[in-house]
Amino acid sequence: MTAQISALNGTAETDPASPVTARPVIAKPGGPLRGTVKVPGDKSISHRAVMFGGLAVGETRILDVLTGEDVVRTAEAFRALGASVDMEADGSWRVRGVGIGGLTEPANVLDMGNSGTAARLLLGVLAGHGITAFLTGDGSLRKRPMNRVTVPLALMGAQFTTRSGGRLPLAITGKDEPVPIEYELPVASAQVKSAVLLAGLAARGATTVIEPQATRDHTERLLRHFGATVTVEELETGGRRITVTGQPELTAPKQPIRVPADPSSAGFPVVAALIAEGSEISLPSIGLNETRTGLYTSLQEMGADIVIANRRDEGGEPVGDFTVKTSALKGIEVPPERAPSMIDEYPILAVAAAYAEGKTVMRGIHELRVKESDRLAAVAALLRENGVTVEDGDDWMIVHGTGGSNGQGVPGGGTVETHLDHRIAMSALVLGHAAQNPVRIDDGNAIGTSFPGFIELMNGLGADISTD
Ligand SMILES: O=C(O)C1=C[C@@H](OP(=O)(O)O)[C@@H](O)[C@H](O)C1
Ligand SMILES: C=C(OP(=O)(O)O)C(=O)O
Repeated sequence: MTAQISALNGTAETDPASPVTARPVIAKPGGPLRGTVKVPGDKSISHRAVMFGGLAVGETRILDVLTGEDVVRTAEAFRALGASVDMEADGSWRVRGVGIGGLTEPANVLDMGNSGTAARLLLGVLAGHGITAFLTGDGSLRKRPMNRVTVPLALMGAQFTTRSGGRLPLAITGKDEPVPIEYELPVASAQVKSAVLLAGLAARGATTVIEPQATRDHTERLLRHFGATVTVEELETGGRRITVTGQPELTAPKQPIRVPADPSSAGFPVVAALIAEGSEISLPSIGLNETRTGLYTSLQEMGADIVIANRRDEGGEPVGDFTVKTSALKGIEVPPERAPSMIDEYPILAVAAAYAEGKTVMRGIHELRVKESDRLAAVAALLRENGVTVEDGDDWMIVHGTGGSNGQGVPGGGTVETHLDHRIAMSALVLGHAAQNPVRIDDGNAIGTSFPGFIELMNGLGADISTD
């Protein structure tokens, strides 16, 4: 763990006084992709497994944890707060928790790197501890809004001093016994929902979150797995009302938690195979939680040949094995209510749309503007830079498909600005694999936040991606 973290210190652009050297990467047009690949563990579930392990009594063992930098930041923060997190020789992680309310004041600033999930969920945890902590992040995270969590957590009694606009760095002083609240989310956000529920763990009584649209429910599932009482009521509006009973005894599960492969990360090789002529790839054990699978529903509506077999349950989450073959895609209209189930997948869907016949319309995607970059602007720029026609507005984007795969459709030849955003970086490289000309990205460092080994995995399937 320690070795891994010091290696990561070389890639995080956190300290403006010593910026990390950019690593340009190029994807050259390539042939068919073939083979079977193991996609890294789910980022959302990995963060939560480490955090809940850190809050539980006993030792939690976690298998197939994502070792991307985002999750390492969560692990580092929990160590600084008194839990122990160790990586074993076999790759599994062991977390020894301190019990709810048992975290202790960190001696230094907690650096959450590039990770919105790490920062926002941790603020929820800290709101339930009567200690003071200081949080910061990299150049991307310091631009992202934290007031979406500080507002409800302040209602529960936590105190904050933030930079202007509610941004990091910030100081939080929590409460040993926060006030239980009922909170209706102003935006569909699993991070905000989770922050309030995690603060609610320390409260006396019931804390309720009402979400207008269902968002990823890994917090609810995994908290139950650790012994908490969480009730979920489906609302007629399509939303949910979620209640956690405070001050449970969180207990480390007897069996190890196996983290499914990340359906968001899988999107990159899947789309690459769909658009590169003559491809056929297999991806085992991909997470199929219905709050996460909007990309695959959309791709199948576009005509994608994605077969999902052997559906089963692993560690409280549904998974299945994917087989993907090159497909002639057609443009679709993505229903806005699907957005929460594919919120991180619009960049790679836009790449698929660039190779489809006809236009793909995406609406209700304003949230893309507050991710690691302004993804709506970054995706539009990525495609235009490579000869694809895009229209965009405040919360919508229309991609005019070129209708051609295998070097027929997208001209390519551009250099894409990634803005410290892993998903923009990987989307651009996938676009380049099937384009007429190479596609460059200005910096590939961010890829390691969610998908360590992405370039090697793609090259193992037959791509030609290298440092430029
Ligand atoms: O809760 C989570 O693990 C996440 C929630 C989503 O963010 P929002 O809650 O901001 O939509 C998503 O974009 C992020 O990658 C992971
Ligand atoms: C938005 C993302 O993550 P986070 O909010 O955790 O930085 C993402 O992984 O696409």
